[in-house]
Amino acid sequence: MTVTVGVSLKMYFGHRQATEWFRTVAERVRAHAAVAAGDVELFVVPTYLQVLPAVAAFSGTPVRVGAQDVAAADAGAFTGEVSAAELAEVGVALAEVGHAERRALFAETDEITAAKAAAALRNGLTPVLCLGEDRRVHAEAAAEATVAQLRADLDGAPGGRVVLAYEPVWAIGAADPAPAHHIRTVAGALRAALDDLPGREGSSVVYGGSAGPGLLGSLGDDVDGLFLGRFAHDPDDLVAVLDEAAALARTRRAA
Ligand SMILES: O=C[C@H](O)COP(=O)(O)O
Repeated sequence: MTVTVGVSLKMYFGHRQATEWFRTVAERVRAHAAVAAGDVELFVVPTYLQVLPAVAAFSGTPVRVGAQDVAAADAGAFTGEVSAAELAEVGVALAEVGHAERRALFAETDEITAAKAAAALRNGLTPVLCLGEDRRVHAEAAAEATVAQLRADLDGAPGGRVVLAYEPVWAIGAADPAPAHHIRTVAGALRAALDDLPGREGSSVVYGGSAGPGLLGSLGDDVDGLFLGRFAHDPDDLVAVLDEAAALARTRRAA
């Protein structure tokens, strides 16, 4: 199975810096055999205003561009919102929903997240559904809470592939990721729950939360990839993760 690597730029970069990062990453990715062969899938999630330059910079590469949010409605009087239909029209392929920052800072509930995931799917976008426990608890309790969140956040959504990003809130913006055993336990439970849901064939479970080079190799078969934040700001670090993803894809193919 393809190993997935995603990068959210959140609101860290200004326009010029983001455009320069797209140019550098596009150049590095064109020379990356595993990305070119489709063994490793890369997606990039910039701010809304950076979406069009990202689509232009990655055109002709397999890199897909996502949005950091999406409206629950498809059209109408919703000042400040951007619809999934318009995102799809300009070449966006994925929409992030339910990120911990949206939930905590913008009061987005599971109900709102489910409406946004549904909007993405009905317009042909792949939701990158972010899930994770708020406080550090033992892995089994985290798995239980996160699986409940998964069921609530896809309630009523049309069928289609989703990327589940397991992001324990306490590991986001931290110095280190969650311990490997913790990630593997929760990701394994999410995978089992996902496999039970109808219409989710081809879906992936990735880990995010202070992820960077050196992590993927310790997670074995329990995750399908990583969702990176700060530790992809340096393109060299991103390429190091892509190399590790390529090694994982090779191991999986050989197994
Ligand atoms: O969307 C990405 C995650 O929230 C991870 O961010 P971080 O790696 O900077 O902690």
